[in-house]
Amino acid sequence: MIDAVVAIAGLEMQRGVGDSRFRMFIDRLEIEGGQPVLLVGENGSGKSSLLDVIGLVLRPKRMTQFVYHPRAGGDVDVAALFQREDDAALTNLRCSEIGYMPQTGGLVPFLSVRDNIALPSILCGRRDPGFIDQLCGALEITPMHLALRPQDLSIGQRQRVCLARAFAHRPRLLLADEPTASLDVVSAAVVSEMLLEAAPKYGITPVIATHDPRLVDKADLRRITLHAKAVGPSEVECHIAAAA
Ligand SMILES: Nc1ncnc2c1ncn2[C@@H]1O[C@H](COP(=O)(O)OP(=O)(O)OP(=O)(O)O)[C@@H](O)[C@H]1O
Repeated sequence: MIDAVVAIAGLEMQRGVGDSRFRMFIDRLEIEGGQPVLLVGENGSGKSSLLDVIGLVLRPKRMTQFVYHPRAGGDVDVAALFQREDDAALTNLRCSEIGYMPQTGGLVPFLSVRDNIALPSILCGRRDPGFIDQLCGALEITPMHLALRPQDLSIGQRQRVCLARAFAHRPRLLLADEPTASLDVVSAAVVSEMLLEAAPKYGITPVIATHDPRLVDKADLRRITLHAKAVGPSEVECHIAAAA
């Protein structure tokens, strides 16, 4: 039996308005716990959009099934939460089960790097300074970096801070959007390894949107390949048939 973290069926989402639209249709998608998943596909094929759907950032237009299975047990009917616009429950689920490393930005400019990393774990009541120290050591985020504001770091340093923040509350699912895009070769190797070891080491299942050959070329990883096609002068669609 598949130990699914999230199961989606019959979902449609849309970005853009009027004539200029991107639409994604998910027939069936299950993310199995403990197995890293790669999202691959050309620019604009919908990888970030799919992460936003799984990460409860984008509200789908319709869905027949959208269920989360939290680590503590029980099912959370996300479709029902969206239907009754239960933002508090959606926020709780996002905070406790999901770590999100966006492609750009996302750090709070008026908090120190240390407080940025700690914030999600404080919000969901899983404060663990020892674990944060361990993450910072692995990602070479130094005590000097921790005292600075995000805007005082380089883009690559910020990207490592975003990854530490996404890990710090030990979410069940870690969504990483181009996690190695701004990193030098050594840092990219460290980050890739951390993500691939997240499941066996910490019980965190990573879903990674990437073009990085270091990850894409790994034959043994589960991958979902996205294809987008134009269906009108300014309308693009992506269909995900059955990915489990
Ligand atoms: N905020 C937005 N509003 C409207 N349309 C958007 C928005 N973000 C992305 N899109 C559109 O959605 C489509 C999918 O974009 P998305 O960023 O999900 O693709 P991607 O595969 O992650 O691309 P890349 O590899 O370049 O990061 C594109 O056609 C894009 O123009």
